[in-house]
Amino acid sequence: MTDIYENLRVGFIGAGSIAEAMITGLTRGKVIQPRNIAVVNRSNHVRLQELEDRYQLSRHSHDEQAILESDVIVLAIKPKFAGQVLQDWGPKFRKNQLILSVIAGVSTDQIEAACPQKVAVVRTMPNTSAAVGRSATAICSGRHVKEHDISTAKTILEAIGIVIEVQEPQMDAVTGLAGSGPAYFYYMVEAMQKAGVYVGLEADIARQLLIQTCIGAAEMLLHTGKEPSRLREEVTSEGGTTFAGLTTLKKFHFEEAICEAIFKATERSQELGKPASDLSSRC
Ligand SMILES: NC(=O)C1=CN([C@@H]2O[C@H](COP(=O)(O)OP(=O)(O)OC[C@H]3O[C@@H](n4cnc5c(N)ncnc54)[C@H](OP(=O)(O)O)[C@@H]3O)[C@@H](O)[C@H]2O)C=CC1
Ligand SMILES: O=C(O)[C@@H]1CCC=N1
Repeated sequence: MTDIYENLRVGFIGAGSIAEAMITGLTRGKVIQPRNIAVVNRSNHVRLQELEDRYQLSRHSHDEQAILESDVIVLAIKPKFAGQVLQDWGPKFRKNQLILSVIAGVSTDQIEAACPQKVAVVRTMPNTSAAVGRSATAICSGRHVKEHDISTAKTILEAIGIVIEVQEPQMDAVTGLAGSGPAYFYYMVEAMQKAGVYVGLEADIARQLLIQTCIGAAEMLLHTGKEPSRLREEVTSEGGTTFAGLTTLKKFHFEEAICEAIFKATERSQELGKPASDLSSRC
């Protein structure tokens, strides 16, 4: 671990929200030395300066050379830029580098195809709870990945939450479920907060109650080991308030709506990964 902290160099191509969440986890958790972190973006120099100041990165952290000398290169750009970035950078990646991609939908095959050298590619799907060290991250391996690459990938990603290994065909489902997942919860909380106001609470009080309700429910799931259905039943008295609320959710096809949302998000992730020849046509 000390060896990794002192010596491992990590370069980010893309300086957006996921890159920053990872830099936060790596520096706060003392996994990687700030001086060993490099980060570049397309054009937003103010953003790079902000990251340099906030995380005490080196003044050379935004040089192309600093990225190319990194042991691990994190691809943290939107899918629509993947084609261009891989075309520009892929030929420069070296055989002993680990490429860690967080790009939704883009497969290890597609990344490998853009790299003439046999680079190790680990595809990952974190979520934005990475910013508070609570990401649910899945990873899968490309064809040149060795055990030590997986171990390095896990060390980096465990700085931002839990890491689960899956097979690559499952990555789109992971994206639809857990990558996008926080947004579904926020949407639910938005709706509940509005409802709280509608039934007579001040927005601020509704918000406080809801945040604690979410934390409490998540902790119950984590610590009791009980199925969510059992925990739901424990809240629900026959003919009581919860029963009235849940019956209404059923009437409005709550379960079908959630299932369809995750299905559509998964399908979208599959679309983002096609066609292999034209990565630049994505949104
Ligand atoms: N946000 C999320 O919840 C999650 C996102 N992801 C995936 O992570 C990836 C990044 O998402 P996110 O951080 O939200 O995106 P952001 O839009 O916040 O950041 C994208 C970054 O990519 C940079 N960029 C664009 N083009 C280039 C280029 N040619 N060379 C170098 N850098 C470039 C941008 O630079 P500039 O500002 O200068 O244009 C920007 O810094 C996406 O593929 C997404 O699918 C995965 C899991 C969760
Ligand atoms: O919405 C998106 O495409 C990205 C991938 C998962 C979360 N955000």
